[in-house]
Amino acid sequence: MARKFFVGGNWKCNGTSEEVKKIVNTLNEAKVPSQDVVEVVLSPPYVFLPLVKSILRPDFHVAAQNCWVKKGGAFTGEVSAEMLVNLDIPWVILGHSERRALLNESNEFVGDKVAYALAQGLKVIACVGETLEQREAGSTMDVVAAQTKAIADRVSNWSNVVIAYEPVWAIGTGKVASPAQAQEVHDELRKWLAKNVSDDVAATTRIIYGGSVNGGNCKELGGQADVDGFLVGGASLKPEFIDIIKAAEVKKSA
Ligand SMILES: O=C[C@H](O)COP(=O)(O)O
Repeated sequence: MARKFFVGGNWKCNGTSEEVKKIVNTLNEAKVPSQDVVEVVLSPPYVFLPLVKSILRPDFHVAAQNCWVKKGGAFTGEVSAEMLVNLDIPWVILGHSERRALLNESNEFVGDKVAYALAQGLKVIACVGETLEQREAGSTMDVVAAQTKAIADRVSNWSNVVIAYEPVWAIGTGKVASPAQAQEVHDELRKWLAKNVSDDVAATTRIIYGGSVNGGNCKELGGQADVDGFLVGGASLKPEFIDIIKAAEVKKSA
């Protein structure tokens, strides 16, 4: 089964309601490949999710940038998976490196979150990736495998999981991984899934790349055999996000 190209736009903690409307209007007017070719998911900050969902074209979908690890209750400041389901928000990003680093989210905590969100019926973009120090120490695959194992230990059905490989050193830095560097880790990660989960999960799970993706580098990155799309930060706030969505065509013609 072919893996449908996936393009996520992670707006992080950016935007005003006016800016959000402007970005959505630009995307709504864009001519992009059909939903049969590319799945597009936008992830605005929580407070803008209902607004974005209400004005966004129907072939694009929305994601939250996080959710709580278990059922809601006395957890001030958190938003539960149940609330996202209640508002018909289909996707959630979990384990982003900014949360792992700044909010001390451990592999196990992220694994628990992924399992809980999936059990509530959400689809999950699960982020993994190494720091520069870890890459230079030659431990990229150990780090990525440990992050993925914490998910695999808790999840049996992978059909609603997309893995985002995001080398921390490439996020927001303009230092994009080379297509060969991205392909190498995606290939290793797919082999890890084959060995530790199943051949079927390895063959069908989308592994997308994130880290300084832009309109100029997206085609070459997207052309790599095991790169099934992108999780885009900065460039998802700009009109060039449309070019990144169109990079899905490289797979169609491959
Ligand atoms: O979730 C997205 C990633 O953190 C990539 O961000 P960036 O495209 O701004 O480097």
